[in-house]
Amino acid sequence: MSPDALRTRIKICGLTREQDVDAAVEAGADAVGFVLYAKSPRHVNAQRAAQLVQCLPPFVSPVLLFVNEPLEGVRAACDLVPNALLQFHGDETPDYCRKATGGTRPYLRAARIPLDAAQPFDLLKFAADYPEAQALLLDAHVEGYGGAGRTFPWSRLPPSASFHAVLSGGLTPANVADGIVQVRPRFRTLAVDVSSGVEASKGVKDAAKIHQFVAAVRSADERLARSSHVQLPAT
Ligand SMILES: O=C(O)c1ccccc1N[C@@H]1O[C@H](COP(=O)(O)O)[C@@H](O)[C@H]1O
Repeated sequence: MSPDALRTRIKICGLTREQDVDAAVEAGADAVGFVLYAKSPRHVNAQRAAQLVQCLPPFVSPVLLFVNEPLEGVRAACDLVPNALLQFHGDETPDYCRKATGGTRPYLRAARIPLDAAQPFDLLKFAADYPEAQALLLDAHVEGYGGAGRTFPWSRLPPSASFHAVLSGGLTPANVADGIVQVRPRFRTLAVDVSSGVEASKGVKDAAKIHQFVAAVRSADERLARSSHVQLPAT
């Protein structure tokens, strides 16, 4: 299988309203995220997330995002949204992730890449520390943990890695195609995740921006698929 022929999966995160969930689904998102972090301007509690999940059709995955949540909070949220994929976006240790997921529920672990190139960060070592993670979510290291609309230098990523990755951090309809073209070849597969870049204001999504974002992802997929076709010499 050529990873260049794959369709990039898309997560729209930080949803707080039914109409935004509907807009993400109509645009073709594969996953929608709910921020269960009380300090976020996009915070929803687990009950509200469970209500919003009712809008989803089959094959669109709900993702519950946590930042340093006590284990009981994660477990209680999982009881309310049993089909959720979990996203740990704080300082969660491998042992915490194992306990929070019972070692079986799939999860994404956010790797927060320093913006300052002088600050070391070993993504391959980070990945080795979280062998059970379904994918690493690559985000900029920002104050407040995430959702800041900041990109990190994609050049900081290793040239080759064997795990699945989700590119995030400051993606927009204008830059996501370049991100995919630059970053996808380095990973086993690549998905993308966006919050700020498709908002009208914090916690309120803009349906037109969501559609533009999805269209930009599809254009990158087409570019990669075209470039992976073998050129036969003219006879
Ligand atoms: O959205 C938030 O408020 C948030 C708070 C704490 C941790 C993560 C958060 N969001 C996630 O951050 C990345 C990047 O978001 P953005 O596109 O740069 O706004 C993404 O995974 C969000 O889901």
